[in-house]
Amino acid sequence: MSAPKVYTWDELKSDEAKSKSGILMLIHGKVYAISKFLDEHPGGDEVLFGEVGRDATEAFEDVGHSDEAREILKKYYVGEGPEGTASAASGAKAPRDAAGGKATESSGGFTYLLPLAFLAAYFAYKFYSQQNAA
Ligand code: HEM
Repeated sequence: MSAPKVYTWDELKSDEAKSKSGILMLIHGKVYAISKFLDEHPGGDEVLFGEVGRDATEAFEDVGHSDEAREILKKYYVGEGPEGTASAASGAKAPRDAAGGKATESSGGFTYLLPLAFLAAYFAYKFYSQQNAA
């Protein structure tokens, strides 16, 4: 098995990549030659041409493509994207999600604990005042 071709940005932005017969798409750090798929795309060929020469990962994910769409993609795989695009694509969302997740978790945890703390304090007070009364 030979190593996959690694595409450069120049190749992805070339006139060839923008042409109907040579259109290239960069998604999740991988390059797909999708000329044969242009006419079949349920979302139309215009949106596909609009993503040539840039990282189409976000556009592709924003649509919420089905597993079937991802399966179709595999058929058109021709090589790897420019260095860094695979991690950049996944890394772009990860830090934001991680920070967002943490923020809601900590503030959510705090607001959840506060009434519980009051409740515990109330029962502790009740328990001790009852003991004193007896
Ligand atoms: C070569 C990569 C792509 C493949 C294989 C693909 C495949 C598909 C498939 C199979 C569907 C039908 C619904 C589904 O199964 O999810 C679909 C719908 C759609 N796609 Fe893509 N797609 C690709 C790239 C893109 C990109 C880059 C965009 C946006 C810039 C896009 C925009 C859309 C839209 C808007 C629909 C919804 C069409 C409708 O329901 O009216 N697609 N695509």
